[in-house]
Amino acid sequence: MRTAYSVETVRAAERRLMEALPDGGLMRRAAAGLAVVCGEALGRVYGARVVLLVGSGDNGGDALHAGARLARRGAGVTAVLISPERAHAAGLAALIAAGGRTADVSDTEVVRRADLVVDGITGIGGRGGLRPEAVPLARAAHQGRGVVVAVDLPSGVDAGSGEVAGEAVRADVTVTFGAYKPGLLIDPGRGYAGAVRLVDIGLDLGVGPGPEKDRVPGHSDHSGQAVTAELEALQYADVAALLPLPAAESDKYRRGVVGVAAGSARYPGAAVLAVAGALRGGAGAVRYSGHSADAVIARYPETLVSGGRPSEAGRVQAWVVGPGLGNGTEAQEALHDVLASDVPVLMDADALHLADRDAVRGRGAPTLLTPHAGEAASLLGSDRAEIERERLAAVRELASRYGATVLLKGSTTLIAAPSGGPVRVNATGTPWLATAGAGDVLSGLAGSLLAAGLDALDAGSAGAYLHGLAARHAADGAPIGAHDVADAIPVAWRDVRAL
Ligand SMILES: NC(=O)C1=CN([C@@H]2O[C@H](COP(=O)(O)OP(=O)(O)OC[C@H]3O[C@@H](n4cnc5c(N)ncnc54)[C@H](O)[C@@H]3O)[C@@H](O)[C@H]2O)[C@@H](O)CC1
Ligand SMILES: [K+]
Repeated sequence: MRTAYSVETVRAAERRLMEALPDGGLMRRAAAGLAVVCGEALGRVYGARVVLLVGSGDNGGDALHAGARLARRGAGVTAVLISPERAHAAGLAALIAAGGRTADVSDTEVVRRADLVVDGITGIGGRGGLRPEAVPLARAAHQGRGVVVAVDLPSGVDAGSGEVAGEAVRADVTVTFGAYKPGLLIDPGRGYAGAVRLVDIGLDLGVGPGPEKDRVPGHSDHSGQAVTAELEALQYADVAALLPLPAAESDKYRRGVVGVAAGSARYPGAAVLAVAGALRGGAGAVRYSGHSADAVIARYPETLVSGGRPSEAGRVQAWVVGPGLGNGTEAQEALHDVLASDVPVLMDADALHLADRDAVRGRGAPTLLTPHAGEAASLLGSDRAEIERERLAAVRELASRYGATVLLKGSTTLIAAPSGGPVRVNATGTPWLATAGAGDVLSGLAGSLLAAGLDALDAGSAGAYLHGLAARHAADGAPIGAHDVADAIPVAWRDVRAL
């Protein structure tokens, strides 16, 4: 499990550690780790041209101290000071003592010519995007020939949310200290960070180093307060541990039956794709209820189909409702039946348009909503661009308003539980996944995991992980259709289990 902590949590841990260390000790640790990564990025430090973009806080201090280390190893180091009078004094003194020099903020040419640009404009203290005087430097770093290494996070990216207001530094590598910050794992910020390297500076966030301990939210820090991660990103081993496996005594009913209420005369394909996902998600059988039974059975003869209402379809352990359902009376009746059931329900697409908030909130069994940004915007009464900018806040707000687990689809998919706690982030997706019907496959897949017994947060996050990985396997650099994603789910499953 990869975890990210809020800026407040990181700052509190830094304060505790700083009290135990000599003055400036923590920054020296950070700078030493940063210099090592810079050296690796350069290959040969001696004779390299290094430019530091230095803001007015400790982020600039890290850059200056690392620059001093590189200068002592023979690099030619130039610091572009954005506010010379407010530059970190000890860091600047160390750089000058090591033979470094300074340049004016207008000198974009020196940035363009550098072999390595170190972005120390702002870190976790940055607010409101890059200031105008820093924008030409960020552009020059991007257009220039050198490798761009961001200190702690790319300047212009909001550490807590990943929001980018205006422009931000585009890094090849980000060296982050002590803990991942949410903005490094959530788009759009994630897209600016490049490869993220975590440098251990000895921060104690109140959680143990092992993945098992990381899993348990609400550990105590030394002040006795609970420390909860903001974000969790499942890794291969975490997903492998969640995947339901049949035991010797399993029969199809014990493995779980997933019901799919989807499709309509107009959109039979959505039903076929949801069933395609459901068949590969770990449930022992798929029951289909709706008006696309012929299309479903033609493609997947193993499906148990019925043309009546979901309440007449027979027992299931979870329902998937919505893809291609339409919005007529029959769609409303199907949704009503499913929501009235006492099993977990995954709602997607048309079910989200038809959803009545009180009906969802009033359910006794868990509900998982799977909107994309546009659907999330209509559920929240905001606009799509706002959701895209503030994905973390949006997914939390939706989960709390609907009393449901919410999976917000996107290039980084986020999954939030109604009870709060860490939000799961999934980054296995690929731009090739932006194809019609891919969401229908995900709804079937995650619904099948629900039927197999995973809770809504695990079903959503393991489903998103497998779905993204399946798309990568299927695409392999070429366009794909949603049915290709469904067909590749077993490959992703084997990949996760390292079979
Ligand atoms: N606190 C610590 O002990 C440690 C902090 N470290 C570094 O310190 C950073 C945090 O330092 P600070 O709290 O000084 O904050 P930052 O250096 O991130 O930025 C704050 C400074 O930038 C200015 N600023 C804010 N928004 C800006 C914007 N949009 N454009 C330009 N300037 C802006 C502020 O006026 C302030 O002077 C971390 O990200 C990390 O790099 C590391 O050295 C590790 C140890
Ligand atoms: K930075």
